Amino acid sequence: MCFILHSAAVRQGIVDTVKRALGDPKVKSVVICGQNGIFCGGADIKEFGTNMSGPPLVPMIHAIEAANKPVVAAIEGSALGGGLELALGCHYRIAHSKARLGLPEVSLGLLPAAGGTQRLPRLIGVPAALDLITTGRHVAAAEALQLGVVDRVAEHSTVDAAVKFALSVAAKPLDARRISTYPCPCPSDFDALFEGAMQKVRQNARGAIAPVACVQAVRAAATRPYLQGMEREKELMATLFTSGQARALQYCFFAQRAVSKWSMPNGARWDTSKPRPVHKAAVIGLGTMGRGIAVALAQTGLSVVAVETQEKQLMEAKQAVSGMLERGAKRRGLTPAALHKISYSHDIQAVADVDLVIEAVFEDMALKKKVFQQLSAVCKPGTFLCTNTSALDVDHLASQTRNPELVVGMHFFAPAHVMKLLEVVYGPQSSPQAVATAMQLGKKMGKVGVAVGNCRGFVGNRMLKPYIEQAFFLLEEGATPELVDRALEEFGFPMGVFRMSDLSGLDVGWRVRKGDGLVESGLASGQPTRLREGRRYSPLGDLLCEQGRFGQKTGRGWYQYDQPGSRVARSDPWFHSFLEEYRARHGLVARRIDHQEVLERCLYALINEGFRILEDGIAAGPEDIDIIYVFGYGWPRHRGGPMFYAGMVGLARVLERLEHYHQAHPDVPYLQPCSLLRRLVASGSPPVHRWREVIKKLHSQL
Ligand SMILES: CC/C=C/CC(=O)SCCNC(=O)CCNC(=O)[C@H](O)C(C)(C)COP(=O)(O)OP(=O)(O)OC[C@H]1O[C@@H](n2cnc3c(N)ncnc32)[C@H](O)[C@@H]1OP(=O)(O)O
Repeated sequence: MCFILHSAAVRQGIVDTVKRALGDPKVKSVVICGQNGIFCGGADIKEFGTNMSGPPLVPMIHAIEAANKPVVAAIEGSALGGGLELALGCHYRIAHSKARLGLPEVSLGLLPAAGGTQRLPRLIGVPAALDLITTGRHVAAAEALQLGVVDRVAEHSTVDAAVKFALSVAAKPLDARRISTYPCPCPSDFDALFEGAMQKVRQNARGAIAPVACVQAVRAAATRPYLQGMEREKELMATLFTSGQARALQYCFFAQRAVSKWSMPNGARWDTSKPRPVHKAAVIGLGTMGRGIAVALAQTGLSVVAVETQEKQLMEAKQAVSGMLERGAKRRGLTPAALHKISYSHDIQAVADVDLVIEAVFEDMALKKKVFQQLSAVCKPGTFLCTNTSALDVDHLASQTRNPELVVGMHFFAPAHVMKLLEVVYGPQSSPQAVATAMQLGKKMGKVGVAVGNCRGFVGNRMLKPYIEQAFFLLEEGATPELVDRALEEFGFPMGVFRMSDLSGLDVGWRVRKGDGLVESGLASGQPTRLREGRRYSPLGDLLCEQGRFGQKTGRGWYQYDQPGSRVARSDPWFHSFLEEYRARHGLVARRIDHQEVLERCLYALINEGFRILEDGIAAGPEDIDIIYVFGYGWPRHRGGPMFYAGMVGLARVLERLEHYHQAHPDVPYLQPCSLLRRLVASGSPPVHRWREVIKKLHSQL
């Protein structure tokens, strides 16, 4: 019997075939396997929102477990979610050594509700089951064997091994093989265990409800008889199944896959653009970003040339990169083979024969221009030239080279060997092959690549600007960094805007604002103005920087720290009196600001810019923006990303609140609702997956 995902037809197939096999006296035992080397990836997620037809999973698994002939699961490829629950209903499990098993329902906002929360703890004990169910992590066959999830691991044909095994156990009694009849092994420190698990889950979940429900369900397995535990599992699942969080998480699952199917406004697409193989790559500039990129490249198995012109920096970088590779290999239980993949040089000529270069020098246009001119002269014909700029004009850099079609942005996020997001930035001259190659390389590096157009800040940083601006204005109007951060952290961000600013360094934005001519000199002594070119401007960040308050690295920023480099932010009385004086100097009267206003002002301003980005064609669709925010900016996944969230709040509501705030702050253009948002509301606020139609119509009319 073979199946991929258990849709209605597949479930019906299993029920019918197992029934036939059990009723046939010639059949002594049964082996369940999958098709095309995959046991089962679980339920079809697309079925969830629909009227689910076909036989339900729970009675089907019960019937298999109750069978009077041995049923063996032959697990190849994946046994995930309902697929693993089905295998747990079988009397024996044999997995191929390359198979992966797991209960990833929690990542879809659900719990394993086909008996997974009740059988797994009975089989492998409460602590291990809690780990697998609350994290949703997939385990390799070797770990599954060690945990006791599977009985055997096969190196060659799993089906052959399972058939042989099934015949060998045909006459054996099955009572001891039905997991639902096992007592749940109860640890002596039962209460402490569950309290600890709940605390850990609440801390990591940032407001997600599914992990909490998973702990509650496993607790039921440990405290109630099987059938009562199943009732509890069902009850908890009922709450999760229709929740907005489950919708958001399932949207993220598909959005993550949708962004790999990129398209450009000129019609170039992922499926018609062939990437060129990259065997050897180079990184130019070994500061923090360059080092992380070199590590990520080497870990893919590529040969890497790492160039840093300053001798001292080169020596330091060499040590740091080796350390990162060694630690990475140790964590994965491997030898650091990638160490030998990197060669270092202080001479840019060393990149002459590479297939692709990633420039990661200091964020300065003049410097980057010079590097691109050099690269264009030094590299062999056809080498792709990529820049890791976070905001600078990729087209302008391309224009410095002989072949602008080979230039794209590859915007990594710090630390580059850890963070999953990669913005691949194309300009009007970038060739589809350059985009395809950068996207493919990103995938090889384990990144989630999103192809975006070229504009100041691209997608992520462009949307961050109005968000940060609102946070500054809120301080002027009466809020504190603590209040703003608390509201955003309760929403689900790992860090609020001010704690994040202290971590990344206030000087970063200061340098950008200076470059844009926004910072007035001698602020501390004079009366800084709060308008730039007719727009409201807050000089608060500039004032702190003038005093050397750059955040964690100087021990002072929006908060205070025990010492420079320390990470624990403490409220700073100095800042509070500074803020009061500032308000008094500007005749600003502090008013009470609540969490709702913080969220509406910061998030709707960010979302509004997201609509502008869609209108400008910088992002192909809302999924691209959402994946950028979930993977690069800490947007809570269970809220689906900013554009999905706007849909959940209701586009009409977002529009109404933006109109309200723009009326109150007419000198803040970011609060002026963008025309795409108005148009979507006028078209009846279609669901997020239908926005592209409205955007396409808008573009065709321009
Ligand atoms: C009420 C009953 C509840 C039951 C509980 C469950 O079973 S919930 C579902 C639990 N299962 C999962 O969460 C598995 C999700 N899938 C994966 O982890 C991976 O897709 C995979 C199975 C490991 C395969 O990975 P691979 O990298 O090889 O492929 P893709 O991820 O790119 O997927 C290929 C296409 O298949 C689509 N898809 C995958 N899984 C599902 C699914 N469970 N339901 C619906 N569709 C699924 C995926 O979207 C890809 O589609 P494209 O159109 O090609 O983009």
